[in-house]
Amino acid sequence: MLSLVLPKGSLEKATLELFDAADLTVRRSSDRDYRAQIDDPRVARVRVLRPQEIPTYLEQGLFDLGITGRDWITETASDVVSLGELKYSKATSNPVRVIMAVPNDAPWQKVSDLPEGVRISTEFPAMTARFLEKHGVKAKVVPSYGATEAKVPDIVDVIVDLTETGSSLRKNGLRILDTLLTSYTELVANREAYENPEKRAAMEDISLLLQGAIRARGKTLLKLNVASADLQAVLDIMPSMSSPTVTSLAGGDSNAVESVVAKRGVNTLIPALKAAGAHDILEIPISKIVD
Ligand SMILES: Nc1ncnc2c1ncn2[C@@H]1O[C@H](COP(=O)(O)OP(=O)(O)OP(=O)(O)O)[C@@H](O)[C@H]1O
Ligand SMILES: O=P(O)(O)OC[C@H]1O[C@H](OP(=O)(O)OP(=O)(O)O)[C@H](O)[C@@H]1O
Ligand SMILES: [Mg+2]
Repeated sequence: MLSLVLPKGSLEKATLELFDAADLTVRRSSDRDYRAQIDDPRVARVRVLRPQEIPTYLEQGLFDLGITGRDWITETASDVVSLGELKYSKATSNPVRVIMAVPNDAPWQKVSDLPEGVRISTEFPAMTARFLEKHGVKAKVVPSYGATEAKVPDIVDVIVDLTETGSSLRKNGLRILDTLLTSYTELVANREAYENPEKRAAMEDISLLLQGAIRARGKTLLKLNVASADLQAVLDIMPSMSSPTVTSLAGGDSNAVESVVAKRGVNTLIPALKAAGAHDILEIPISKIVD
């Protein structure tokens, strides 16, 4: 029923992994196959395209639903409906930032220090122009098609580029002067399609599955049994999302406890639970958490 557009490039691998975890596996014959399928009655067709173009195609109604970065929605000033942030980037679950950077030894400390005619390279010319205007800086903005960090200090003086882990900035001897935007990956829809009740319901279902899969990341389910005498000691060290479920076991002075906990720390938690009196401890992977 829905036509879907997914990003090729930086977000491609992480997006396909997320759809897999959400039980919406994207089927393609190869990574050069830009027309894909999802075995789900709510999804009629899937296309894989550059994230820069996705907001415009969604605004024009060429697709109903898509995934792209907030950076490209802002840059293209597209009129689309956001169904929410999906907290993943190329390498981490952190957002990326669109930043203005200069060489470490440049004399400028803030944007308004930049002199008239300063040369700026960026893949985000519209966002950069708006930002410079706000700060009253008259610059020469040169469009970049990538490898932007490599252009300072000889080709340009300043860059406006994305940073996620900061490693590209460090490797190129650059420091951040200011942040233009913090950008998450987002699930976005065509406005008209979103107003259609059936399509909207299908979009909300897909959103729920994707968010459920993201929420489950790094979480695991622990189940254990414990004698009533040791119950409090176990509960004292058992972390949980709300509070652990405690059920008394039939025919004895014993209890079953279960709790969703962070995967990180489970290696010290399980022995500690055992030492506090827990037994029959199970660790069970979780694929989705839906509120
Ligand atoms: N570490 C990252 N670097 C760049 N873009 C990222 C990163 N993490 C997430 N993104 C998002 O991915 C989108 C950019 O994807 P794009 O296809 O341009 O990737 P790319 O790596 O820049 O491609 P190319 O290698 O051809 O330049 C943007 O919306 C951006 O916010
Ligand atoms: O902070 P980091 O984790 O280092 O990530 C940010 C870098 O990744 C992107 O480059 P990309 O791979 O898109 O190459 P490009 O500059 O040629 O587009 C972006 O333009 C930065 O250069
Ligand atoms: Mg790039």
